[in-house]
Amino acid sequence: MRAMMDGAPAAARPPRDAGAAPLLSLSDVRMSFGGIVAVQDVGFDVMPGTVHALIGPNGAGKTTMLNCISRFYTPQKGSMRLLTATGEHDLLQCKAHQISRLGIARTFQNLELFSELTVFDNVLIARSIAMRSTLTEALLRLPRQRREEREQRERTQQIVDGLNLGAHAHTLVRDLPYGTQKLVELARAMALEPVLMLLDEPAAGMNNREIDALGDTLRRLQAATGATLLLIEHSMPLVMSISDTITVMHNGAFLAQGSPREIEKNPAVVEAYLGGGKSGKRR
Ligand SMILES: Nc1ncnc2c1ncn2[C@@H]1O[C@H](COP(=O)(O)OP(=O)(O)OP(=O)(O)O)[C@@H](O)[C@H]1O
Repeated sequence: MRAMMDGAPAAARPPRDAGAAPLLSLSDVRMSFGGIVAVQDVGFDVMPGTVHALIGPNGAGKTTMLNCISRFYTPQKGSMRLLTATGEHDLLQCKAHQISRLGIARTFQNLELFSELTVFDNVLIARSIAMRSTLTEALLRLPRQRREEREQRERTQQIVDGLNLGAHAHTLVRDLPYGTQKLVELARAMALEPVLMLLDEPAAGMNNREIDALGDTLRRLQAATGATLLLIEHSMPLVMSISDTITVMHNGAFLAQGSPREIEKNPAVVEAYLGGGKSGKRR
């Protein structure tokens, strides 16, 4: 990293946009495992309604950062705040199971789907979290519960169709190609109608044609729902084509932030990728 080699420390975080309030504001987040500091005092803002990529060579700390935001992990230090229509929320005060109620959904590097269920049922189950009927109403199948069930099924169909999964709606997930299963995971996350979607390598395992289609889908979904997307991704063509902002991490630290054009030309970023992440994984 040039800044470090020149003796000047890398900036701890990018300058804040004075004109707008961030949806997600991270400051000085530190997460270590025993002696390994996976995330070293990292901070950046994610602006509402944007596609924001978090990139960096292998071992940079990206997934750990996502796991802190979704509260799988509790960082030893730092602050993480979410500003939504319902107010400002301190994510450190939330448990993992409360995160989805704040409007944060996430997908995983490895698929977390019910492979023995259909595409439609996978999305419907995620959707059921939003159903508000009480257990008594559900058991008695009161009118409100029946109406809600019909609405949830209609909404599920819209989400499935919106991801071009209509033809597979009643196919078991296990019978679908991997790339299509990744879209089902996206559909499950969309079913929560999140304000913030955390996507961990959505293009992993996809071929170039599927990656192109995924880029179009993510952009279309973002525009249609207004949701903010924060994604970790190694496919540079995808990152460069869909991101409004890119944050780069390297060896657990914040390295740079900017538009795709700025990041592409940033010498410290080029060097981090060429000069060696821990495994030099570059796609
Ligand atoms: N649960 C854990 N226990 C111990 N060390 C961990 C744990 N999770 C991550 N690490 C270490 O923290 C560092 C950052 O890992 P992390 O998975 O966050 O990187 P990453 O940027 O997501 O990498 P990749 O692109 O390969 O997924 C690595 O050195 C990793 O070995």
